[in-house]
Amino acid sequence: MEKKHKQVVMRVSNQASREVDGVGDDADRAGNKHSTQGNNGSEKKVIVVFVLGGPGSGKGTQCANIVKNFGFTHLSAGDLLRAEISSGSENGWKGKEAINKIPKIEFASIVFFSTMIQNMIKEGKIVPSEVTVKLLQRAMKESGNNKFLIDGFPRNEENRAAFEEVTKIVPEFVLFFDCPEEEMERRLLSRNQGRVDDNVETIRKRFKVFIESSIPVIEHYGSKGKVHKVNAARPVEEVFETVKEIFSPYGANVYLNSFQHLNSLVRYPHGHYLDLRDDRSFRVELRMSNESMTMDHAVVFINPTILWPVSALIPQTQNISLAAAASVLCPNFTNRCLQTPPLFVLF
Ligand SMILES: Nc1ncnc2c1ncn2[C@@H]1O[C@H](COP(=O)(O)OP(=O)(O)O)[C@@H](O)[C@H]1O
Ligand SMILES: O=c1ccn([C@@H]2O[C@H](COP(=O)(O)OP(=O)(O)O)[C@@H](O)[C@H]2O)c(=O)[nH]1
Repeated sequence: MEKKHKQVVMRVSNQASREVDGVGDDADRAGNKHSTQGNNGSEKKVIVVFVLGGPGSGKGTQCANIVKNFGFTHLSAGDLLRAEISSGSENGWKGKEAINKIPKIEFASIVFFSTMIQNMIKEGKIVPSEVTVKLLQRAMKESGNNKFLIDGFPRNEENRAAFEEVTKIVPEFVLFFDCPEEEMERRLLSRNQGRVDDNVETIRKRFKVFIESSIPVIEHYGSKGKVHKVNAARPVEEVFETVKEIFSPYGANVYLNSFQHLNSLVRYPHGHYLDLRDDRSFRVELRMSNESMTMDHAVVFINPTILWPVSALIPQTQNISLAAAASVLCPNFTNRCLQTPPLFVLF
């Protein structure tokens, strides 16, 4: 769990903050009133996919794959809550000097909220919507992206109504991972992420809450024809094959065999993959298909005349995927490449 948790915290603190303004878009298929500013000043539709399924059905695992392949930002409501608990306890344990700087009432509420969230998670209970919706809204704003996977939320009807009411966002669809309890229990007991709720007693409570409170949410969206049910009781790769088909209309990445192909993509931009800033510059995201590469999430400014230093850093045999999305700055790279003004910007 630690790993997932840290990822979310990094996203929140490092990514460029661009407002997700509530500007209307009546033509929006999902009826969303939200949009976000594109690089060329154009409004982009906000796409939200709710990823639901019982505890241990593989939501987080599949979301990580979707992020890599389709440029969505993954927001796990559970991870955001756990991050909130640890930021609360950090505030609480930084020592007297730090405590004194926080106004008393604020300090009491920080401690109160983190303790309350922690207790609810330990009991497998659903945290009040005001807390979760606020955390999700903040993370969406800070991500700078317009495509979100909201994992493990909404967990009940109250969550669902509050999210739609506060954000005015209606999900594009719901991805529902269907898995038998015995399989989910087996997975959770070997998840090994040190979570306070991955013990038999709490797991059983979470199953009960899922059936009583979360299934009605899935049924609600099912009645609107918005649910994609996926058999999650299969190996990760097989599940992802099904997931890929569902996401294919939402910006499948282009896989290139060699960096040279980037030139032709830049000259003949495809709407999904290259985001036109003006007649000279483009913004795209570059990700290595190999997870271990440090280039993942690097922001790179490239002038075609200095393309070679960048291509030299990318093994020609690697597949490279492109998707329009925001990412995290990689200062060494930018300093080096910015010696010449960028003709286009490669994320
Ligand atoms: N299809 C699968 N088959 C076997 N194990 C899986 C599968 N998907 C995920 N897991 C494992 O099960 C555990 C729970 O998965 P996770 O993605 O954290 O579930 P969730 O986010 O739904 O609680 C993790 O240890 C993960 O590695
Ligand atoms: O929207 C949410 C998401 C999570 N939780 C709490 O966080 C726990 C863990 O949720 P997560 O989605 O991280 O894990 P899962 O149970 O799906 O593996 C839940 O049991 C709830 O107590 C919550 O209250 N509201």
